[in-house]
Amino acid sequence: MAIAPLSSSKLSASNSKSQSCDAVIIDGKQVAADVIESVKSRRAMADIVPGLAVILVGNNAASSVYVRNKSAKAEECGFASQQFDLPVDTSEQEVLELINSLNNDTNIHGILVQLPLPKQIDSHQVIQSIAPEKDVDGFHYLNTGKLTTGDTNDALVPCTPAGSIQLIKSVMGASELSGKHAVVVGRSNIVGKPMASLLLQENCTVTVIHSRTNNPGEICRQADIVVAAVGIPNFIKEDWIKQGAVVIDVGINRITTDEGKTKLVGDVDFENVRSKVSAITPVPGGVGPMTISMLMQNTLDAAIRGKSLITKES
Ligand SMILES: Nc1nc(=O)c2c([nH]1)NC[C@@H]1CN(c3ccc(C(=O)N[C@@H](CCC(=O)O)C(=O)O)cc3)C=[N+]21
Ligand SMILES: [Mg+2]
Repeated sequence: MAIAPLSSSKLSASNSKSQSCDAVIIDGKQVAADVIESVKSRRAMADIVPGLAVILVGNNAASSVYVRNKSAKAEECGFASQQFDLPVDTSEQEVLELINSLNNDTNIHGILVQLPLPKQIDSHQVIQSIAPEKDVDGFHYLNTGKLTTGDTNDALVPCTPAGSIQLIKSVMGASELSGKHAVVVGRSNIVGKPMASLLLQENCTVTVIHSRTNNPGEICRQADIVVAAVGIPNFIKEDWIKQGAVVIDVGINRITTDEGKTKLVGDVDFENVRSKVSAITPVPGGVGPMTISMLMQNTLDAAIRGKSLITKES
C-alpha cells in the first residue's frame, strides 16, 4: 500500500496539465444556501407546508447537534418540523409504532431516523418500515431500487451523495463529467453505493474501492474524480491523487489536536492534497451543509408529490 510520493517537479514534467497551485476550494455553504433559496421559493409557489419528522434515539452529542440543525433549517424553509427525542433504552417496537403513526399522518411528508441507533434496535427493520414516499433519507429498498435502475425522477435519493454530485457539478459541466473515471472510496449503503449509482447515471466510469481492495492507491491515482467516504482522518494522501483531480471529501471526523482542542476534519489530507487538485471540498463547509440542504429538497419533493397524488385521486 505504501507508494513513494512523486515529487511535484516530476509531476509537472510528466503531466501536460498545468500545475494547479490555485485549486478551487468548493464552497459547500454557498451551494447549500442556493439550494435552500430554491427550496424556499418552490415551497411558497406550491403553497404547501411540508412536514418533516426527525427521530432521535438516545443522547449521542454529535447526533443531537445534527438533528437540531436539521429541525432549524426545516423551520427556516417554512416547513413544519417535529422532533422526537426518545430515551436511549427505547425498544424497537416503540420506534416502529411511532413510524407507523407518522406514516399515517397526512401532515407529515418526510420521516428521518437519525443513525446510528442504539444496539437493541435493528436499523434495517426501522428503515424498511418507513413509507417509501416519506423516506427522505432514500434508504428504503424502493428508493435504492429506483436509484440503481436509473429511475431517478421519482426516487428519493440519499442526501449526502445527492449533495456531493451537486458539488461536482458546480465545477464540472455534465458533458465534462461524462466518461470521467470516478473512484469512490468506501462502500457503505449510505454514501458509497448510492454515490456510485449517481456517478454511473452521469456516465462516469466508476470504481468502488474499500478496505479489502488490493492496491487501492494505484487505483485511486487513476481517478479524475475522487469521493472519499471512509471515516478515517487523513486517509487519502497526496500520492493517491492524480494532478488536476476533483476531490469530494465526505468524511466528518472529530479529532483532538496536539493543543487538546477538538476539530472537524475529513478523510482527505487537505493541506497536502490541495496543491495537486483542480477542485476540492473543505471540511467543514463542504459536503456537510449540502446534506442538510438535500434533506430539505427531498422533503419538499415528497410533499409536492403527496399533494399531486391527493389532487389526482379526488
Ligand atoms: N438518518 C440519517 N441521515 C443522515 O443524513 C445522517 C444520519 N442519519 N446520521 C449522521 C450523519 C451525519 N450527517 C451530517 C449532516 C450535516 C453535517 C454538517 O452540516 N456538517 C457541517 C459542520 C457541522 C459541525 O460543525 O459539527 C460541515 O461539514 O460544515 C454533518 C453530518 C447526517 N447524517
Ligand atoms: Mg469500507
